Amino acid sequence: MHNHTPKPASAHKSPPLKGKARVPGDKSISHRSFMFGGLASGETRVTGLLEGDDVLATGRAMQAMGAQIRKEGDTWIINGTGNGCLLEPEEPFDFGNAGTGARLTMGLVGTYNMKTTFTGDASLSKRPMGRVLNPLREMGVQVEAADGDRCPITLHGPRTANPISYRVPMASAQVKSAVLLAGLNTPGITTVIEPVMTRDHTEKMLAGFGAKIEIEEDADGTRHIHIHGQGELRGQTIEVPGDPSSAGFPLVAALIVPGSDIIIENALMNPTRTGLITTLQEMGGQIDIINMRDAGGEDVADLHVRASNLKGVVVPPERAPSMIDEYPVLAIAAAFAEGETFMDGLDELRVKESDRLAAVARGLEANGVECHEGEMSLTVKGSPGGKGLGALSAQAVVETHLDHRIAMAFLVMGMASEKAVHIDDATMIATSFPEFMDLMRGLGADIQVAN
Ligand SMILES: O=C(O)C1=C[C@@H](OP(=O)(O)O)[C@@H](O)[C@H](O)C1
Ligand SMILES: C=C(OP(=O)(O)O)C(=O)O
Repeated sequence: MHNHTPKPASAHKSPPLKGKARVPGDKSISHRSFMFGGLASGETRVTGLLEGDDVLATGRAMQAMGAQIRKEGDTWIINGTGNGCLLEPEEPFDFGNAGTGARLTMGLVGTYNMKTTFTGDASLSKRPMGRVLNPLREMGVQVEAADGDRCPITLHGPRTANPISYRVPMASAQVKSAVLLAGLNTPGITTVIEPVMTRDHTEKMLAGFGAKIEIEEDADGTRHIHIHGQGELRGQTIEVPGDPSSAGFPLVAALIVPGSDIIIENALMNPTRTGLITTLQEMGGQIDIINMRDAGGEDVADLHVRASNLKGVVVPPERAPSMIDEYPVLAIAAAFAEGETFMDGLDELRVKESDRLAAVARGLEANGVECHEGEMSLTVKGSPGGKGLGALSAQAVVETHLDHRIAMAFLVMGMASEKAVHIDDATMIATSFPEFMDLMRGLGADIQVAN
């Protein structure tokens, strides 16, 4: 996968999108299902797991540390080691393209008195890991890392880790989670202070597995999360809801392709993940949230989406954590809206699989969209109906920089723009949404991938 041959792809103006689609399982919950199931004692059964490359890499890492994982029919069955009982892996971990897998596993294993090495692809090797390594160092972990705390990274855990109280300096569920997971194998209470709430899957799922975890919230919304170390975790039954970040692609496609009318089934509606829906509704998007129900402690719903005349909005910076992975596809919606859309508070976009702020701005420019890339903001001027949009020349190919969300967002753009949109590589889509092409074509999208 690391030296893969790129597969260029193009999307063309498509007929109205129609029908029902079920997006694959949530990536965040799927990673955590393998991790916590692999750690807990007894059996964990998981249905709806995302079988994307990122999540499968996490499964292999847990197997390398003693977890038993197998699949029977649609159910993944995991027999974990028991908390505190992970084994030293014989080989370096290869996390491929996955920031979540690498960072959460660093936390999970860092406090074990053993040696672990983390590697990944060219994208992962550029991403900052100091944000996770710094709290681990405070807990007693010794780190060997390439310049600037990038992968490959080797961790040497202490004999006994030191519980800390750590204030997360940026809005990051990965950093919060890494420290909480490190606390699982640390005596006493480890505390994470989270000034801005991010996705809360780690807290919710750890409580479900029987960890002793307490959360206090200050008047200003700052959360203090306390995890009691060295407790027992017990296997669970998990039903993974559909990924709202993946749902964003058919959702925006149906809003911008004229005449579309689709239903997206089983999307996770956890309030820490619904910022895109809120924003698109403010833009005038016709999105009805139907059949809201509880699935294993999480809200899920179906989304009825109809093509809409969108208008530009100001997206407040405090909304960023609840839609952090959705800005690329929101920028595409903005390209079809009347007027300007201003998105702010986007500094974290610079350290994703690519510098997403720059990648989106370059891709929009290559396809005739007027936009302005600020230090941590993006302004997009829309062209209702997609008039004049699409590849400006035969050379206008969107560079995806090993980033699945850039690839999918620009394919969505091509479904509604006047001219086709071309991307340089569709391979990375398999990290989070292997069914993307089939699902979109099933709704009527005209996408072509080079052989
Ligand atoms: O905890 C998680 O599962 C994730 C947290 C977010 O990353 P950050 O913590 O870096 O914001 C998000 O972008 C990523 O796709 C998944
Ligand atoms: C940022 C993402 O994932 P990760 O950090 O796990 O690579 C994403 O899926 O958009």
